[in-house]
Amino acid sequence: MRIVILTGAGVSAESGLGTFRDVGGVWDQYDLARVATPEGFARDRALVHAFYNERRANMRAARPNAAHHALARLQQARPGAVTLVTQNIDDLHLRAGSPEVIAMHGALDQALCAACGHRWPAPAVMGPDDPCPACGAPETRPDVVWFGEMPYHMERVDRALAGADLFVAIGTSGAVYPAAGFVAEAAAHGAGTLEINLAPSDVADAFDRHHFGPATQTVPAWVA
Ligand SMILES: CC(C)NC(=O)[C@H](Cc1c[nH]c2ccccc12)NC(=O)[C@H](CCCC/N=C(/NCCC(=O)O)S[C@H]1O[C@H](COP(=O)(O)OP(=O)(O)OC[C@H]2O[C@@H](n3cnc4c(N)ncnc43)[C@H](O)[C@@H]2O)[C@@H](O)[C@H]1O)NC(=O)OCc1ccccc1
Repeated sequence: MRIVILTGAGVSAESGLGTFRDVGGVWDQYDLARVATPEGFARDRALVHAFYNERRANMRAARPNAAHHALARLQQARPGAVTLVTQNIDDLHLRAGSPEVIAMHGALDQALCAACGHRWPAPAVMGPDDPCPACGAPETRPDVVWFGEMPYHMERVDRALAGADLFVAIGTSGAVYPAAGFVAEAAAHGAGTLEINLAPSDVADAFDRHHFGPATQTVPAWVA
């Protein structure tokens, strides 16, 4: 049984990392266009760095929860049969022991030079004039995928979806593409589909089965 799992912010909510669209979520506090687009970065780098510096500090203070640990156990129990794709830019899946995580929207703990493409571990606090350690250009940005940018590893994800027997989405609202389209892509290749979420997502109707409830309860119960 080849399983593809897609996770979103809901899997890290009980680790204290806010989701995006829930009441009081990230997009309630920040204007998406100003902090999570290339245009917003070009207009005000200091604002964008401050936004990601705060999220990086929250990530480092957070710990993986029972949902992250259950998914790591599942991957370890079935080597090579479980592909874990996350929209999250936190490192909680890896810290829970997941052997491999496809971070399609990048990683908070990674820095990227917009001039030469060099990547290096992100310092706790990044600033608009930080020079790239490779080319020296002051073009340092967080290594995350902003709206309007191409997500990472899409070929690998498409290959995994084409070969999946089961597609499972956990803790995601289905509001952002191309991730929200994965369920239809997997179903089109004959995979079974399961949504595990606090409440029905925007694409709930596309799934065969649903388990509703907090991820720290529903995910270990599903893995067991
Ligand atoms: C707003 C939306 C309409 N816009 C888009 O989708 C856009 C444009 C677009 C493209 N195609 C389209 C088609 C139609 C319409 C629009 C588009 N997409 C893009 O720009 C993407 C790039 C999008 C990536 C942007 N970067 C993020 N994150 C990184 C940065 C950062 O984090 O700052 S997106 C960000 O929001 C997304 C949604 O968040 P979720 O994780 O789902 O979180 P949310 O808060 O929304 O929901 C939480 C859920 O958890 C549940 N929950 C809460 N607590 C719990 C709990 N305790 N337990 C269980 N569940 C829980 C809740 O009920 C809820 O359902 C995630 O992907 C997340 O990474 N790039 C692109 O398309 O490039 C070209 C292309 C084209 C074709 C093929 C390839 C490329």
